Amino acid sequence: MTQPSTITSRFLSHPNQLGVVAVGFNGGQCKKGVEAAPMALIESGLLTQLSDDLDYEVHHDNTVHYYENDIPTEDPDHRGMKKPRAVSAVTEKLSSQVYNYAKDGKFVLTLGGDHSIAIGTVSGTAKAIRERLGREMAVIWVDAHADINVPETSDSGNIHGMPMAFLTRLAREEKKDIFGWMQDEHIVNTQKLVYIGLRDVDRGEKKLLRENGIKAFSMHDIDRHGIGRVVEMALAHIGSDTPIHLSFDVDALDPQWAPSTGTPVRGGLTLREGDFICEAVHETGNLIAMDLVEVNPSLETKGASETIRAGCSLVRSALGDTLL
Ligand SMILES: NC(=[NH2+])NCCC[C@H](N)C(=O)O
Ligand SMILES: [Mn+2]
Ligand SMILES: [Mn+2]
Repeated sequence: MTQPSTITSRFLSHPNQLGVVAVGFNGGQCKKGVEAAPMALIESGLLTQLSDDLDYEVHHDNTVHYYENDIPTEDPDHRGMKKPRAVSAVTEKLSSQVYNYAKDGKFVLTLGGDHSIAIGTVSGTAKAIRERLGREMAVIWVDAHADINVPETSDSGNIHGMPMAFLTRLAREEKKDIFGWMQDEHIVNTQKLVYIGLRDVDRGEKKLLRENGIKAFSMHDIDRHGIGRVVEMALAHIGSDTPIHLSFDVDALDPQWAPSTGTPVRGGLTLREGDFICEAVHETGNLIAMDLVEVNPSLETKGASETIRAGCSLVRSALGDTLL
């Protein structure tokens, strides 16, 4: 029934080739279970759907990466950050995995894992796009949270609440083994970042968003304008000639649709609104990568299969399913 997507991708040399990275990492927050998401998503048939129904050529090493050998045994807190060396080591490795797919002009799909892994995914695509096209890419961050705490503004110390701070250099760390690997080529311009779905933003984060003029559409904006208009405004901010990395935290969805996640917040997107964002971004022809993160099948286990199903739907939508 499903036809392969006819949207041409302006910034991919192989629009039908998909590089998939499965990241079983949970060290950016404190709840176990999020490392099991990639396996659960794959077992529910996601990759088969992408190849059989949507006609993508899926490149995957058939491995969920847990990065056991990269995770240091000694990892004391630093500037209040929990497990800083583990997150740094894993994201450094992930960054080059993502880069290797993106430099060939493949679409990169990363299945997390907690949202700290975006330090790896976004830095990897940003570097590849700079090298391949000499351009800065944009990031659309769909989330209940802004994940832009600097270590000093974070109440939790969980690095999954900080990835955008390191990716924009609002937070910086010189230590080689704590994100010291990040170079200029890995960085995202604050003017090329857009949020959709925010509803639980920390005090310090609000200040950072305001002071840096970062574009953000909250649930309030979606209630006021409707999802169609909000996505239109988000895309207009980015401009039609910019490659897009979509980082989708499943907690952007209302817990009714995605209960199994570490930091659920009520009053979120419906599954249709989430799918619509993904479809509309796909339709631009500018999407070059997507992350799906924070699915935790061991929380609210009665809703786990529902959450996994929602996650699969978001990914399929971003890859051109559900468009006629
Ligand atoms: N990726 C996420 N679910 N992040 C939640 C972050 C929550 C809170 N703002 C913190 O910094 O700890
Ligand atoms: Mn979130
Ligand atoms: Mn997040």
